Amino acid sequence: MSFDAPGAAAAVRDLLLSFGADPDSPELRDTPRRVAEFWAERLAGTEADPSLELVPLPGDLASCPVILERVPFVSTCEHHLAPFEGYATIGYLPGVGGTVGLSKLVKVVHGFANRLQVQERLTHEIASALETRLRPAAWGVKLVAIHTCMSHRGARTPDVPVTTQVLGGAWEKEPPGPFRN
Ligand SMILES: Nc1nc2c(ncn2[C@@H]2O[C@H](COP(=O)(O)OP(=O)(O)OP(=O)(O)O)[C@@H](O)[C@H]2O)c(=O)[nH]1
Ligand SMILES: [Zn+2]
Repeated sequence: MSFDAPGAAAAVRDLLLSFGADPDSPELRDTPRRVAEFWAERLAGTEADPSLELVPLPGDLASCPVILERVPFVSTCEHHLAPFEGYATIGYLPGVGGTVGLSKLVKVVHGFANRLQVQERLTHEIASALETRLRPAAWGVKLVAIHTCMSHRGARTPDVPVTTQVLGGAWEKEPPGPFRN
């Protein structure tokens, strides 16, 4: 299944009607198109394979652990279609698969975040991409996020950060500092 922009716009039009709003009013006329474009962007990682970003850099790079902290991300809770957003810590100790450019790690986080998600699956998908593409000696992914489905409705708990973490290889038993906090 691929993203159907006209179908999404038609569905938003129906949604507005179900709200008792007039989708043909000057104020709302462009809203179905805008919302369809919004979701196209937010779900762009659904059909893509974000792990393909992880192509090793050529050459003999001096190898050491690499950890990026406070990488911002926004994703979408599949239960309520509500955003959850926060920060990722992502790192690895290079192994047989070599070293990647730093920006590729950020793109992997964003790629998997651009799907309908739960935070646990998002964490595992990012970790699996590191594991399978880089065959690292160690790897780790930690996400800390606020879920608007809990802050804006329902439980109405605005300040509850949710932490999820997956560690692999040598870091499973001995995680480095950023994965211990
Ligand atoms: N484990 C997990 N749960 C999530 C995530 N995002 C949202 N949820 C939860 O998914 C659950 C869906 O529960 P339901 O009882 O089916 O839906 P609901 O009646 O709208 O639930 P409330 O939010 O409790 O009002 C809620 O408890 C959400 O807090 C996530 O990333 N991981
Ligand atoms: Zn939710």
